[in-house]
Amino acid sequence: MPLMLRHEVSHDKFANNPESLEGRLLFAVPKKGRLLQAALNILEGADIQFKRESRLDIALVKNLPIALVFLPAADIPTFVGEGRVSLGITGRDTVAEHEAGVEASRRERAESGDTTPVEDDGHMGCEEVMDLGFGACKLQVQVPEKGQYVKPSDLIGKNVGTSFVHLAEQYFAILESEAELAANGEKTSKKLKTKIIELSGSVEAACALGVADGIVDLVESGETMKAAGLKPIDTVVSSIAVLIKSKNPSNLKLVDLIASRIRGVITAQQYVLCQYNVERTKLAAAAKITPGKRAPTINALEAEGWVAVSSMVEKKKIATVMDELTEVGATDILVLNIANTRTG
Ligand SMILES: Nc1ncnc2c1ncn2[C@@H]1O[C@H](COP(=O)(O)OP(=O)(O)OP(=O)(O)O)[C@@H](O)[C@H]1O
Ligand SMILES: O=P(O)(O)OC[C@H]1O[C@H](OP(=O)(O)OP(=O)(O)O)[C@H](O)[C@@H]1O
Repeated sequence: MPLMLRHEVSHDKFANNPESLEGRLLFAVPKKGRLLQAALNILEGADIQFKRESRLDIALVKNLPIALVFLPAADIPTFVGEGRVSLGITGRDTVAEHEAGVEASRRERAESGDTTPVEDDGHMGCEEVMDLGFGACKLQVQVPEKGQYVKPSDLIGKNVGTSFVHLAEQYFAILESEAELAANGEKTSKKLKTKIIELSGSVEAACALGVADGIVDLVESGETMKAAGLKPIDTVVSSIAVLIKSKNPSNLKLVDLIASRIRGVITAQQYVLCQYNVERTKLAAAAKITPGKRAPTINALEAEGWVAVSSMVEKKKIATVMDELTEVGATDILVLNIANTRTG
């Protein structure tokens, strides 16, 4: 059965020709927001060629049997977790939120006496394939800087605003259970005392406007929370963009091929190639500084007693590495960008 998306049904060429998706692996990409551009860069680096027509949520890939599906980042774990889409790029936070939601509804079902097997809710689950090295942020508990709340347990029984309701519920359930255990030696109440208020955006405004006593929201630079007069008191989840796959992808070989290409692009983005000359007597010290991914490549130089070394170095460490190489006597140090890689 071909996947039917909103735009597809209403007014595009796939509505007349849904077979065009047949045999294609579906790959979900954030349709907007902070992860979109970096995700597109990765697809380009992996030579996944497509043309996204305006208002279309699906783009056929020209050079591989893949169709890209553009979806809100927060919905991608649902599509992948239910196996509707084989691969996806999204934030680890959205995966954690989705999994927490599945867990909560399974628990509710079990508590209501429903004995149907848990997996009968259609959620097979998503597997994280790799971290993509962008979109780093933290889901944090934030409270007014000059308020009465200083630690997370101060918010028990209070109002907490968030877009991540399931993670927030899970977080406060653990906090409440720990507090009860500490006070009574046992956990007595099942119901969450803390009121989790679902907000879809601008969560940082909730405290100032009296809707919430604290919030659970994403933080990157911290500028938004600072400007809103809030301070972090705990981290619920640390997030980064990830490639996820369904437990039952439509074409495992193609999934592995795409994962391998993407891994190559990520490595190329994170590493540079460092080349230098060094006297053989100082090679051991220099090689310690640039051990490479497996080992440095060493070539003899025409100059007696000298060798040329080339080695992959993490981009963020290159300045320090160059300083240290100079200190041990390396010369002619060159640093080259890597266009793409396929490493072990
Ligand atoms: N300030 C941030 N810095 C870095 N990454 C972020 C930040 N905010 C969000 N993200 C990451 O990007 C993902 C998508 O967030 P983004 O706000 O771009 O989504 P969106 O689809 O535009 O949703 P919304 O319309 O709710 O803002 C988040 O789940 C998180 O992983
Ligand atoms: O720590 P910072 O770098 O300041 O980033 C944090 C802000 O970014 C996100 O919001 P976004 O801009 O996506 O808008 P939203 O509040 O409407 O979700 C998040 O919800 C914070 O508000």
